[in-house]
Amino acid sequence: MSDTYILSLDQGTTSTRAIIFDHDGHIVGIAQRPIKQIYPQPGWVEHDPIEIWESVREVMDEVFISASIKPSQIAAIGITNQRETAVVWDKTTGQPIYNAVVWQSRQTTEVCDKLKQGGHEAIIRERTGLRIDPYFSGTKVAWILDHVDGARSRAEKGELLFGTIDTWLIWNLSGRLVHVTDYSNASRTLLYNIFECSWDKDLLEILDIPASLLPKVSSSSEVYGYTDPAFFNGIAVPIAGAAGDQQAALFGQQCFEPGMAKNTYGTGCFMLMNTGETAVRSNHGLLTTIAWGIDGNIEYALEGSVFVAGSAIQWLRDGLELIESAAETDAYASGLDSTEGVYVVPAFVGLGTPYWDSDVRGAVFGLTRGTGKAHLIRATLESIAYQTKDVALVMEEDSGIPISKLRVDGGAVGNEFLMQFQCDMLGVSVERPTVQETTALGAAYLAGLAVGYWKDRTALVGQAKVDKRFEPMISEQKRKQLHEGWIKAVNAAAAFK
Ligand SMILES: Nc1ncnc2c1ncn2[C@@H]1O[C@H](COP(=O)(O)OP(=O)(O)O)[C@@H](O)[C@H]1O
Ligand SMILES: O=P(O)(O)OC[C@H](O)CO
Repeated sequence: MSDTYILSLDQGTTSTRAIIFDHDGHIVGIAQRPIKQIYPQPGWVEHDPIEIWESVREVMDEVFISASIKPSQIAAIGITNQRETAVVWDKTTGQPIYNAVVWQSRQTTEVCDKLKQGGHEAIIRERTGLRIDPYFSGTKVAWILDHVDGARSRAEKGELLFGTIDTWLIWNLSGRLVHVTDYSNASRTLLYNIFECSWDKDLLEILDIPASLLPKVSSSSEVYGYTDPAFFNGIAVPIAGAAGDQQAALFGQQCFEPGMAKNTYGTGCFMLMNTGETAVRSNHGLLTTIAWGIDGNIEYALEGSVFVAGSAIQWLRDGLELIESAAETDAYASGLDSTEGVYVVPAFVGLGTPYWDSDVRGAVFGLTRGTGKAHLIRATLESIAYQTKDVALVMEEDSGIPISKLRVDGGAVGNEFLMQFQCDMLGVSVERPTVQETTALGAAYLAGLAVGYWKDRTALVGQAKVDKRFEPMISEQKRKQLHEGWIKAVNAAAAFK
């Protein structure tokens, strides 16, 4: 085992990463490429699927140089991906018929309104564990079929394929042979019955999506196929694991037992709690979703989805041009004692859990003549922690399990101010792992387990190491007072429509 490794491909919203892990779960090489964000209209977000695939090719080439190893030393590849983002392509030419419609995009609001008017909310919640919102893939596929000339008839003739990004990548990596997704990604489409574990005929009919478009749904940890030898100097490497990035992070954080939870701070923020073999239904806007399916056993999770987290920091950088890098926000925020009553509600694409309001937009409250750049920066960072607090409150209520400790990961967890403020807001320990690429690690674990690189989950336990544990430093009264201000701000933003 000492000279073999697992390659993980993490295709996220803002970048594509290839990371090589060794048998101890250590990173031995990493390569990263940014992904262009396309905003054709306000509220719409798209990606170029060809650019995504090319970025994967590039990082795969680079990572071997970074790690100084050869493709023949890769025991398996694991795939993890931004979820819900939908691609439809021609199965003969391999060309997408439209851009990838990204999870954040609101362009299917009208399709969703029609579904709601048609009274379909109950059946969708009942069978998918999700809700009617432009976030999920189903309405994006329907939208593409309705907006691209001739797409629907081509779909009916069986000429087109649909996939989330995992599917798109596996299809390309396998030399266009394997059209597959895993349970966790299927559970985000709005088309998959997470209780019966099958594509749902009624939902396909409601959204008018031909079944011929759909990939086969497989285990999150099994050999789906092999890479086209053209990509790795004639070597065919097993593609052996796949999971949506948030579920992969849950696995990478080793949240294997019911009640264990993690929060990932990337473009958005996603808190998932493992609920084991029980699919817990939510009364407060959490999603019931598949964590992973392995060897025929499905494990579920409760999820709170926050649409804007790190992307609010990108707005400070690229929109307002207040900072040059995301990392600078730490010093600005720590240099103040408080925001002096300023609240930023970064509802740029509406609000997810627990509000689920597509129409609300961003707002800033509490400005005075004394408000400066640092106050806005700090209030934006704090908004990430407040949104997470809102999710944690409903998660505890719906699961009946107190969150006694939160494991964190994702691009923004290097921000010490944010982590401490998060901890203060939750009033429980926040644990940041040594390997913060837990999403990629989770995909590597899933792939490695499938090929016997690791024997079973117990072989992974010793690998989870804590880099830093944050402990709460403010009083309950202060916590309550700050959070009440946030709730007022959210309600005021929601009233302004
Ligand atoms: N030090 C930091 N403080 C706050 N936010 C940060 C910091 N570093 C990165 N980010 C934010 O984290 C996000 C990138 O994290 P990543 O996990 O790579 O995201 P994704 O998988 O969604 O592409 C960006 O939105 C960026 O603004
Ligand atoms: O790309 P990320 O890490 O922001 O994750 C996006 C989520 O999977 C969307 O559901």
